[in-house]
Amino acid sequence: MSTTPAESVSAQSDPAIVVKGLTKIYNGKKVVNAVDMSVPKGAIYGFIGPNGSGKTTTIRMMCALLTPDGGEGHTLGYDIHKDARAIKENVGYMTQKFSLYGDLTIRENLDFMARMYRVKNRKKVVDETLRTLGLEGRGKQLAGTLSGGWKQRLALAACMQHKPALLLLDEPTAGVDPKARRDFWDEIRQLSKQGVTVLVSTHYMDEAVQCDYIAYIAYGKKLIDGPAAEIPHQVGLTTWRVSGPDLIQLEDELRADPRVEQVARFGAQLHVSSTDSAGLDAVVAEKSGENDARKWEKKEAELEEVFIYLMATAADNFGVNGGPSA
Ligand SMILES: Nc1ncnc2c1ncn2[C@@H]1O[C@H](COP(=O)(O)OP(=O)(O)OP(=O)(O)O)[C@@H](O)[C@H]1O
Repeated sequence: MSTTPAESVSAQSDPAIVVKGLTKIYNGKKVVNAVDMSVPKGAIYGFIGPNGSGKTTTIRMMCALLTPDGGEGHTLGYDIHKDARAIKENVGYMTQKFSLYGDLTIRENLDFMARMYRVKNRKKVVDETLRTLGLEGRGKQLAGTLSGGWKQRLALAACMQHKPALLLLDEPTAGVDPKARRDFWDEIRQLSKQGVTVLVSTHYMDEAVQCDYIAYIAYGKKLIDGPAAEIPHQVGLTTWRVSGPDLIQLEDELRADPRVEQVARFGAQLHVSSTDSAGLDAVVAEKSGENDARKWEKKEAELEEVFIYLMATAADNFGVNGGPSA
């Protein structure tokens, strides 16, 4: 028998999503490979990983749009194998490409989505959505004529009309400019404050650092997860920050040194990182002896450096030789 949401909600500590051993096989290849994940209620949970690593496939299994080939789980207390319909009705799902119809008006799009989610009092709800978006006078405008940022805001508002407790956002701001991305995230924070759980896949560092929890997936396998503040420690990256003269030349030298895994520029500083802590300390000892005018400072790696490291160390996961998941 499937679990009812009432049973699930009665235990406040129950996660919004919990999956175990989630697996999807395409053409004999495990594109999602035994993924365990637990998304706490009310959290903003960031799902990061290179292109083709399995994020979309995982999200689609969590919202019951795809049937897993292995594993089990519950979303909002509903069984992902048995309760597909209930999950679809109670979750808001936004895909990475603008998912509405460019040749329908803004109002028609909102109305269509409200119908899909079986919203009651549709006209009233659509009017309210238009008002909240500040688009009251523009209901008859074709959605395709909106800017990228506005399209994403419209798509988000459309999938919130049935007031879901859980939002699944698959790269919702891909290709959207940084200002529009910040506005979009302000809305996500507002929704989170209202108690909505948000699972969001992203390629952007400025989005990853806004998340309360992070999971990192590569070649279909979840490699790391936990509270965002604990991720740097899990990765074990040591970072030195250096400022001062001749940073361009120093950057080239550091990049050529095998003991250094990453050099990233943050304003007038270089952040130099490696999982080989002793090796990196030795490099710094050599370099700081050469030029006293530079200031070197050892700091625990932060999520920014770790994000760059993770995304750089796994190349795109597409292709026939797509890594160790088969
Ligand atoms: N319907 C399908 N049939 C066959 N292979 C598929 C199908 N859907 C996805 N794949 C493959 O599964 C792997 C994971 O794809 P998925 O879209 O889940 O990755 P992703 O991390 O979301 O990537 P991106 O960030 O580019 O969207 C890829 O190698 C992809 O080519």
